[in-house]
Amino acid sequence: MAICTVYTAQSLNSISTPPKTHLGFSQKQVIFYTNTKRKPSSKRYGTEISCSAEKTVVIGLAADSGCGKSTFMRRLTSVFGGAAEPPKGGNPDSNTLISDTTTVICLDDYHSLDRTGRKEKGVTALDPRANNFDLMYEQVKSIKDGVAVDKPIYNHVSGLLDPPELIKPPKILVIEGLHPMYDARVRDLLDFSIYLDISNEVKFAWKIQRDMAERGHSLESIKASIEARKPDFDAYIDPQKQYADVVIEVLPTQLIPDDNEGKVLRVKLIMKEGVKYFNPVYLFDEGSTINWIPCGRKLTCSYPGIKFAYGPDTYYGNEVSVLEMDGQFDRLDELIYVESHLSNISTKFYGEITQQMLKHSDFPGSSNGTGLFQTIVGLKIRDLYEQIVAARAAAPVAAAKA
Ligand SMILES: Nc1ncnc2c1ncn2[C@@H]1O[C@H](COP(=O)(O)OP(=O)(O)OP(=O)(O)O)[C@@H](O)[C@H]1O
Ligand SMILES: O=C(CO)[C@H](O)[C@H](O)COP(=O)(O)O
Repeated sequence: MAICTVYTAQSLNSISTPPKTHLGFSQKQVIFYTNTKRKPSSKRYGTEISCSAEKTVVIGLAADSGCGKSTFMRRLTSVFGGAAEPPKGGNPDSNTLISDTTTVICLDDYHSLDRTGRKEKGVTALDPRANNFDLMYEQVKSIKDGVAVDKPIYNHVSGLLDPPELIKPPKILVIEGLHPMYDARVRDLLDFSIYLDISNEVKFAWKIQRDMAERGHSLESIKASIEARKPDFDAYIDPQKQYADVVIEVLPTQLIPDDNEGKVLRVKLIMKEGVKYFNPVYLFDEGSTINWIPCGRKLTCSYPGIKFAYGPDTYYGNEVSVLEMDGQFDRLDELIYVESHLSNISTKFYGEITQQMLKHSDFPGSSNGTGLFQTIVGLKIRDLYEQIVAARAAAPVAAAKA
């Protein structure tokens, strides 16, 4: 059974500014009995309302700005096949990406204060007071329940809140941004959560690379913007990693003493134990502690080489398994050698990780642990989704037998 909320008072087309909350509309709840397997939908006052019987699987991806969320999303959607694109015919500045299976929404769209509003109130976008968590919760819940929503858009070009866009329930909804795990109500809606933990040194190097080269910012302004965000980052963003099912931690290398170039990276994949539908990846032998230097006959390594490590640990009081890679690959096709020593990777055929990495060799991080672990997490999410769907399909049968 699905409960669909239908908005009846106002046409979407007549709204020139986004509704502050759903309360701008009059709502009525319609209960659809979905054992008929029909997908009910209706059109009211020019606003398409759709309601699906299938529950959407919701994934949360948290990270600070410029920490590789978009790159990760491109790797994830590629695992499911089909390109992810902004909604057709919609706002050209939409932050949403839609593919056959996934819809990725950016939580910046729930900023309650626009750029001027934040400046006037002296708050950053990371401050919860600049974000509408009630609306975020209501809308993510609606989508999870199979109900389309009119989601606001934060326009990064103008710094304004644009009129909303319709988001229909996909098979997989990814909510990415600063706060997917900040609000307990939103957190509880997540079927799986990921935190990209980029150390300050590395974040700085990436920001300089992008904001100086692509956005014309000066070194001083980049430094100032990182410093200005830091207190709120520490207070509101960083603590979310304790809730994540998987953390990808990116640190400077330990292979080069006192390295300050930030080109060679040490990356950790921290995987929580005991998460439903998720079995952590392991190297050689599950639960053992392993150190492995794969360089030699089957893997070409130039200075400073490559080191893998694997073993159990605790993270914020939780039992975890940690897989670590320090260094970078010279030849991506040789990654198959490393892949063949990893287990629980949820591939559908031998060499799928290597194939994905080769396919996107132009993405940032393809020669190191960031690309490798993002690809692995993408495959684990596909596996999690398939297990959830299979469990739901089996549930009525089990209930009928009981
Ligand atoms: N794994 C990586 N290795 C090296 N550089 C990277 C990596 N991931 C991201 N970067 C750098 O960081 C920049 C930002 O990456 P990306 O756009 O994926 O981040 P984002 O979190 O989506 O950013 P924003 O939220 O600001 O849009 C890239 O242009 C690139 O320079
Ligand atoms: O943290 C951010 C995105 O993750 C941005 O700083 C925030 O959304 C504000 O955007 P803009 O700088 O375009 O006004």
